[in-house]
Amino acid sequence: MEQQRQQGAAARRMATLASHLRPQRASSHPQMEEGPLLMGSNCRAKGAAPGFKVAILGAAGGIGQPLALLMKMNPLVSVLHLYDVVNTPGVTADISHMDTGAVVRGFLGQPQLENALTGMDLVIIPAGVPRKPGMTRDDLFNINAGIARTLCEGIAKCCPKAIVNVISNPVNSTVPIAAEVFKKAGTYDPKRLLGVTTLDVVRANTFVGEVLGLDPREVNVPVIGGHAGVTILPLLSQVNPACSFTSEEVNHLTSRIQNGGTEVVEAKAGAGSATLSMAYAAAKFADACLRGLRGDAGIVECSYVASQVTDLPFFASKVRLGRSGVEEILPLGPLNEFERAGLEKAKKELAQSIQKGVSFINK
Ligand SMILES: NC(=O)c1ccc[n+]([C@@H]2O[C@H](COP(=O)([O-])OP(=O)(O)OC[C@H]3O[C@@H](n4cnc5c(N)ncnc54)[C@H](O)[C@@H]3O)[C@@H](O)[C@H]2O)c1
Ligand SMILES: O=C(O)C[C@H](O)C(=O)O
Repeated sequence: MEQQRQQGAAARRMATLASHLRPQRASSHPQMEEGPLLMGSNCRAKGAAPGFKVAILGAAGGIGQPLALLMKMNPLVSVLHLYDVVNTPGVTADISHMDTGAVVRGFLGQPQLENALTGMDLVIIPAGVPRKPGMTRDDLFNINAGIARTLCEGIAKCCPKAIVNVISNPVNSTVPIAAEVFKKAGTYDPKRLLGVTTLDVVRANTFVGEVLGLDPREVNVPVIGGHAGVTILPLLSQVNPACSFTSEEVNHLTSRIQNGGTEVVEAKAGAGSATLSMAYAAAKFADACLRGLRGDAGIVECSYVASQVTDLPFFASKVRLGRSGVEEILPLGPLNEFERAGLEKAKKELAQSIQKGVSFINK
């Protein structure tokens, strides 16, 4: 009798688990309906490892695909949702065969956005069009602002407590757009909204490492301001390990770091902008956010966030990440004359980009 009762309970637990783990069906797409993600009758239910639930919006794109691969490899991720308006069935099937812990589910098109977002701890947004040679990041505003708004409306509705990492350009405006959407929805928590500027730091570490003859993994360059042209301000006076540069080196490094994105756009000659180094940078930043959520101490990254470190409402600087997202915005530290002049230029452009984003939502 007791044995029968226990068997019944075990069967019920198994059925509940299987129904939780069953991937979302995309009724409009046969590959998603019948594809390899559905557990067949000859599959035992697989338990998701303990960890965080992460969604990538724009997962089938140039950044989205390698980022999905890297997040599938992250042991802190138990569930990975891949959302895009095209091609998620193929990307999801492909990534899902990796023998790592995260359970992968694909979501295709606007009708599936809410399912993609429900229950997520971290949402990463690389959705949107990239630059072609001759364009500025601001030239992407007209298309990407609307995409950012739609996706953030979904986040406000389905996972208002999630940490949000915004990659879509122009970041200097898309982050203020996201903030305004969340304010309108009554869900805004400035600690949970972070613009991803890690690629600027990754580039700065690499280029400084080249000049100093150091392994870039041993170099840490704070990059403040924003993520476009002169708003990208590397603090070469605060490089770790401590070092000094000639003024020629400072000019060369500052210019190369500020124009790193354009260097890639021109080399790709119309085929897009940085995708692989960006996926690496986004995965690094997402991992830092997840370690913060887990409660690890001393996690400091540069990010473009709501800030009082200057008189602008948003600014990129070193922030300490924790269980609730941005737990502390660190002071800029002492700037030299060159950096102070750069800061003034950066602030002028940033103020306009921020206002443009705010007005887009409140027009
Ligand atoms: N923050 C940074 O440092 C940084 C670095 C590189 C690129 N970017 C930006 O990231 C964005 C994406 O770049 P990419 O090279 O991956 O472009 P991409 O065109 O290769 O991919 C973008 C993806 O977004 C998808 N998409 C478009 N509209 C969508 C919507 N409404 N919902 C969901 N998905 C949607 C597209 O279908 C596509 O798969 C661009 O805006 C680019 O400028 C930012
Ligand atoms: O330069 C771009 O348009 C993409 C991105 O912002 C980058 O810095 O590589």
